[in-house]
Amino acid sequence: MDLKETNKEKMDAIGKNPNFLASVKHALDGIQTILKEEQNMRCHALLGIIPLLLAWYFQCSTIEWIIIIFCIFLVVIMEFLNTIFENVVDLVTDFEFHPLAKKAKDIAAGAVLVTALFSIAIALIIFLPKFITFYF
Ligand SMILES: Nc1ncnc2c1ncn2[C@@H]1O[C@H](COP(=O)(O)OP(=O)(O)OP(=O)(O)O)[C@@H](O)[C@H]1O
Repeated sequence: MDLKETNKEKMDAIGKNPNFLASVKHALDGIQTILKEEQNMRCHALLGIIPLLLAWYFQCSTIEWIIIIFCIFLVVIMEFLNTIFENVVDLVTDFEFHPLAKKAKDIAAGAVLVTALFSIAIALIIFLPKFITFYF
């Protein structure tokens, strides 16, 4: 039996999504898992509410709303990618220490941090002038 046939047999054993609805269900399971298992994701999701409330309070323009929502999604998506990397690294290393595993995880975490700092900078650009005009 060649490698291709062996791989096909393994894939058959895992099974493929029979239809679109099954794919959506698995995607929703993924979202549920990350919210349940990743404290950072819950933290980002909660913090994301603050700029939305501020945007509502200061009656932001449509373009400002779009930029704010885009920044929130960017951080959330980076957290998804970070979690994927962490899981794949744990799968490959089987939780054994490896300098490359540390490098990969630290870089993935760095990507989340850079995105979060970028979003904070955008929030300051949008909200700081509004705060100043509103309160002073
Ligand atoms: N297999 C490994 N080999 C070497 N270092 C590792 C390994 N796994 C994790 N580390 C180090 O430990 C840190 C914490 O790893 P862990 O998997 O707990 O991430 P985490 O705390 O869930 O990260 P995050 O806060 O980004 O969600 C990593 O950032 C990395 O520096």
